[in-house]
Amino acid sequence: MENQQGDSLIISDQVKVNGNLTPLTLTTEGKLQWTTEKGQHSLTVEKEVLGFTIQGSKIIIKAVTEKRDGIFCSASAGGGALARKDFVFEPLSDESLHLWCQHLRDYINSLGRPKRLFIFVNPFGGKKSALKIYFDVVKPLLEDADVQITVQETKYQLHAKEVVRAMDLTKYDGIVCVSGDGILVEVVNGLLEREDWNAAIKMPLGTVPAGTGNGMVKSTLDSAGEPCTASNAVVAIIRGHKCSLDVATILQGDTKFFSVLMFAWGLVADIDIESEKYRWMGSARLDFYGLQRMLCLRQYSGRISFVPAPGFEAYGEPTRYNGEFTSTQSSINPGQEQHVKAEQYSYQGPDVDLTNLEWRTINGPFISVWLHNVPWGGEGTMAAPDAKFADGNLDLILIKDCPKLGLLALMTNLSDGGHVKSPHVMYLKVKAFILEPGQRTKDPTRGGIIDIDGEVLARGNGTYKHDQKTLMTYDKLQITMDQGLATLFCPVQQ
Ligand SMILES: Nc1ncnc2c1ncn2[C@@H]1O[C@H](COP(=O)(O)OP(=O)(O)OP(=O)(O)O)[C@@H](O)[C@H]1O
Repeated sequence: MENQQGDSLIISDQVKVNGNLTPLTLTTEGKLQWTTEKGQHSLTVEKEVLGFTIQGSKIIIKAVTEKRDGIFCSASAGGGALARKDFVFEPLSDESLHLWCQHLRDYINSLGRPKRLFIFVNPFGGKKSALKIYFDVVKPLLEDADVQITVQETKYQLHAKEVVRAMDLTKYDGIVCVSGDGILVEVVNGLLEREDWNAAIKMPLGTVPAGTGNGMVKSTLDSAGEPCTASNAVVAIIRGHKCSLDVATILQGDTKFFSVLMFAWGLVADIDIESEKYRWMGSARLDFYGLQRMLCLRQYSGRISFVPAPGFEAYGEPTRYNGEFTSTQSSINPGQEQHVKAEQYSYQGPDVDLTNLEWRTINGPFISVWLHNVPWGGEGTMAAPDAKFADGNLDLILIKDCPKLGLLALMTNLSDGGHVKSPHVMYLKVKAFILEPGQRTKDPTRGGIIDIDGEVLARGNGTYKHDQKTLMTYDKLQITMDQGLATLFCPVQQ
């Protein structure tokens, strides 16, 4: 049997809607269609239906619709913020009710959606609103979709990483972070520090924006033309589409860190980290302190080396590989054996012979060195407009020299990615990267800050909070890429 559009029907029957009889159909394309006095209606199950419940003789379809200027419209077109909406149908017999439930359940089950999610909520991220977002938005949507939830509030820094390292991953179909990018990065590092990292890192990951920096979720939603709202992020997770994500390994001696978002040294790192002293200003702190930094502009001596992606070979001068080899064995004290053994089985970074690649180099001074894995660094910062999730490259945004006014204009273009067109910016893609960070040119007693995914990776002498311990030292480090190693929930199949 077919409907008027020629789609085959799974089930078609008379039901009551608001007490009126109407034919209700479910097609093999997943369209649920009915008519009321207001005209023809339809829901695309894949995009708009989260689940359903039964109340007496009624089926309540739990759906989402787009809310634009306070008006509800179909969510299948895309582009608007999503809101929950129920649709009530009353089949005319128990047999019909039973058949409808069976067909709807079978159709939803065929979509491969996650059924069990582990959720981190960071009550301290951003405006400290993650718990409210969880209870107001995340939980109701996941309950509508009949997803089993296990929730863990993060209690301290690196708590999420600790939990992920020890978690039984067979119990979950995905890990969700109601937080900023910081918790997502902890989760990635936790997965890669496991002995079973190879399988563990395939666990689909999602974020619901609740931090200061929500660059990853902004990047995934924006790639599908969707706004960066908590409800859109949760619905994307419920729909269960996935995409691959490059993972960068930062290596210095025996110390490793895995990054999925960005790496900064110079202007961007200084603004990001030093503006923390103005945290009370909210996100305005970045603009306020950014202006201050541009007026008293710093330049840093140093050197970068990189393997350009195809098409970007003209940047810099040829050089030989001068980086760090991945550590395998180092001297082990007897007491350290257990720890080292576990470390040896964890992910060691991509297996590439860096010595045989065509390296290029650029000498300082530099104003800003910024590497990006995905387009958005935060909800208002399109740092790398050409960045792709899984191309095996990092986008390098480099400023060596620039007049202050030019820099101001350039920073105001960050919201739409226009800054990369400036003649003062070099914008290229690299496959591997080495940073040799130096001192400020006008004050060689002071170094800079190395920022990884919004956290301090290393601090030079005389920098903001330079007495605080950091994972790495302010010295040479290397970055290599593993193409598509991690998996993200994303709004559309990629
Ligand atoms: N209970 C807690 N108390 C203090 N810090 C925490 C807690 N839970 C997690 N953290 C830390 O909070 C940091 C920020 O996490 P999150 O990803 O939510 O937000 P962000 O946008 O990256 O950062 P922020 O909003 O702090 O600028 C992470 O480094 C994490 O380790």
